[in-house]
Amino acid sequence: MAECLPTTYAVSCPAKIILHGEHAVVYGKAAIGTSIDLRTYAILKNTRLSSDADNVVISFKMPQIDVDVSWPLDSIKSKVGTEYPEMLDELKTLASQADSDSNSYAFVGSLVFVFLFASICGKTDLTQNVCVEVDTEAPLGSGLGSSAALSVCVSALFLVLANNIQLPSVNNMDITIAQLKNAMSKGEMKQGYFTRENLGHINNWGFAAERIVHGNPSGIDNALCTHGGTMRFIEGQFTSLKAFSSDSPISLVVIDSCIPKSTQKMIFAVKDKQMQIPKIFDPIFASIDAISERCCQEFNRILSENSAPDYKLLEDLIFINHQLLCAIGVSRLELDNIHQFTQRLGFVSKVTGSGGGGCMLALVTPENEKRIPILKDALTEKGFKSWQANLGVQGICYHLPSNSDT
Ligand SMILES: Nc1ncnc2c1ncn2[C@@H]1O[C@H](COP(=O)(O)OP(=O)(O)OP(=O)(O)O)[C@@H](O)[C@H]1O
Ligand SMILES: C[C@@](O)(CCO)CC(=O)[O-]
Repeated sequence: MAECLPTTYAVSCPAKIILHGEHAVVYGKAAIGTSIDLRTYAILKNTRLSSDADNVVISFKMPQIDVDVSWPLDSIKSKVGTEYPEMLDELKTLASQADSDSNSYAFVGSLVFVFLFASICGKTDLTQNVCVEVDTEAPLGSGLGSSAALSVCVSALFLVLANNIQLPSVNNMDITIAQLKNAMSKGEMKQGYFTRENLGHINNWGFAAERIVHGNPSGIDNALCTHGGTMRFIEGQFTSLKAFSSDSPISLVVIDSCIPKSTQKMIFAVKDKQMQIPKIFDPIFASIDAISERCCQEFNRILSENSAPDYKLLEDLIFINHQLLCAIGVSRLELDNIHQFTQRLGFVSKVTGSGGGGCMLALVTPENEKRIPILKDALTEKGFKSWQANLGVQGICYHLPSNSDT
């Protein structure tokens, strides 16, 4: 068997946090979200030249949850061309090789992987084995978009593999994700950026995969992981808000309740109730929409007038939004306790993302800023994790050795 130098592509994208508009955005209302500096890394390696194209193997690794699974190329390619619902059933059979429990992260992640491979690379002639490894700094299943980050990174890599996107290829960069991050910290790697058009392709495939995982998502999570920054998102369209930069006056503490939740179940639970009592739910969504729009207006005002935020207003919006999220049933006792607890320490907080568990956000103001260490210690004592996130960070990018001439 002829060996060849491994060709490696490495990409990373940020996690996201929704400030206002979660759930309502699924019903065509406005939401505001921003990217945060917890990155998901994905590396694709073409490992060896196969003299026999029938034996090409496609592998997927998510070491954080002990997933290391391989499929013969043909077993995935044979599903290509099958009509949509049947194709998905067949891909589920392949994903069950990672874990037979269809609710597990291993199964869902592998389903995303084989779906994207079959859809994007299904007609590509491949003579080399392909191995993709994914690793994330974001807590899994916590409302910070780990599933969208996985979908977006893997979409980008497969678009490159299928030659739909051309990136400088790096031969013999036989690097693991840990080595990549280490090299980045030493300044030995540089970043490259996708064109606007390619970001559009990546986002579209990321959304297609998110639809498989979450049923009826709005697309805000994949848009934030792809494009980064801060955005107002409505009905699949986004506008960038220049709200957060390194010297931004807006800062948040992210609180992870460490309570697992399922985005898909939360979206379905809200849908059920909305269908039962639309006259009650729809006005709540309209109020959340008004909160998002008022927040956008304030962010735009801060920028245009170059003035300080109206923190009282921002706190009121967060407070009211949390109550509305309680009303639609996506909070829970533990999250309400966090809401009240942070309030006693002078921080207004709300559920972020799909709720039912996962993360909350608390606004930092000039008044409470000095008490952040006290807040964090108190939250740690109660068994919660918390940190001050960098907001509005770069979307998906690719990584190359600094000394490469590309
Ligand atoms: N490095 C990784 N290791 C394991 N699983 C990962 C990794 N990156 C992403 N995932 C995927 O993250 C998913 C968790 O998704 P889930 O929708 O429950 O939460 P979330 O995306 O963090 O929350 P939300 O959708 O509310 O923002 C799993 O399906 C899992 O496959
Ligand atoms: C709950 C939700 O609004 C946000 C999840 O991060 C779902 C979605 O918009 O797809």
